[in-house]
Amino acid sequence: MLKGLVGLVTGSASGLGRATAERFVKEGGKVVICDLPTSKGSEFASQLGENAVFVPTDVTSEKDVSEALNICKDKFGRLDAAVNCAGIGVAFKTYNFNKSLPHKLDDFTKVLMVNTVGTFNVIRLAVGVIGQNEPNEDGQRGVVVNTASVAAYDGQIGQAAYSASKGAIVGMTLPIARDLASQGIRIVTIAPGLFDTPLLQSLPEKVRHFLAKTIPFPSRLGKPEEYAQMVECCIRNPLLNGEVIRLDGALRMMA
Ligand SMILES: CC(=O)CC(=O)SCCNC(=O)CCNC(=O)[C@H](O)C(C)(C)COP(=O)(O)OP(=O)(O)OC[C@H]1O[C@@H](n2cnc3c(N)ncnc32)[C@H](O)[C@@H]1OP(=O)(O)O
Ligand SMILES: NC(=O)C1=CN([C@@H]2O[C@H](COP(=O)(O)OP(=O)(O)OC[C@H]3O[C@@H](n4cnc5c(N)ncnc54)[C@H](O)[C@@H]3O)[C@@H](O)[C@H]2O)C=CC1
Repeated sequence: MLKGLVGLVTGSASGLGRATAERFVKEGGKVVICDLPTSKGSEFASQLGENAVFVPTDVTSEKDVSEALNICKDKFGRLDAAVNCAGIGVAFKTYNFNKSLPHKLDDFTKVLMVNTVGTFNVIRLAVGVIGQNEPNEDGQRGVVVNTASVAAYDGQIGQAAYSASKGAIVGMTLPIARDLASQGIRIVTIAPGLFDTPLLQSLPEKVRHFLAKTIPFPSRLGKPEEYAQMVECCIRNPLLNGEVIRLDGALRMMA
């Protein structure tokens, strides 16, 4: 149950974030949907009704994220959980020897900006609002949930930028848990395997098909609702903190 809780979910016009926002409302909570102005966030928020609001947000912008947090406070009065789902990927080799072409530095930087810097930007600003909550009987004020990827550990050919961006999210989890402990704010990172979302649908069919077959059990793509269920677990279990949880059916990606 997420009854009475207010969540802010980035990247929630699509895929894993969308399923998470849906779960918030279905389980009795309220949600701020943060996604790019070009996304379908507005339409989606209308479908969810009065317990959801869309704020056009680029997670890399201090101004946008601050505005989303202000709207969250004005409309719902508080923030209990910030969930980082916004993310992008590219697939380029470090050097394409057939074409004598190095990986574009702009592509590397862009992925790091959205996935790593964007995640940290949301965390650093959101915990200022979560920290204003009265602590519960356990001393807890709220929770942050991040989304890394199994590519943080077993990135494939072409995943240098994406894996680096997700490895950084894994790396920041424990120190941030330590930073926030005195305020009773927990942080947990989920490292998903392969989930059936528009992001994965953009992979070459060959890669997607091969990857799905390599998942030991269940040997299928994850459902976005299964990710949302894990977010709820992270929010509800008071002992989960400073940890990265693989959610992947025992997948270990091959080169
Ligand atoms: C989403 C999750 O979180 C979970 C996951 O991680 S799921 C796992 C995802 N796995 C992947 O994404 C695998 C990524 N890797 C790949 O798709 C491929 O290995 C690869 C595309 C990087 C290389 O494939 P390849 O068959 O060796 O081909 P290669 O000749 O090197 O390049 C293929 C294409 O990449 C592009 N490319 C390669 N290097 C490039 C560069 N430096 N700059 C721009 N484009 C480049 C080119 O457009 C090229 O296309 P064309 O052939 O049409 O010109
Ligand atoms: N689908 C999968 O198999 C896996 C996904 N992930 C991660 O899960 C997260 C969600 O991915 P999916 O739902 O699959 O992708 P998706 O592409 O369906 O959704 C991502 C959303 O993020 C938004 N977004 C992109 N850049 C943004 C920015 N600068 N500011 C705000 N929003 C932005 C997009 O508009 C989109 O709505 C990503 O971080 C991804 O790396 C990790 C492992 C596996």
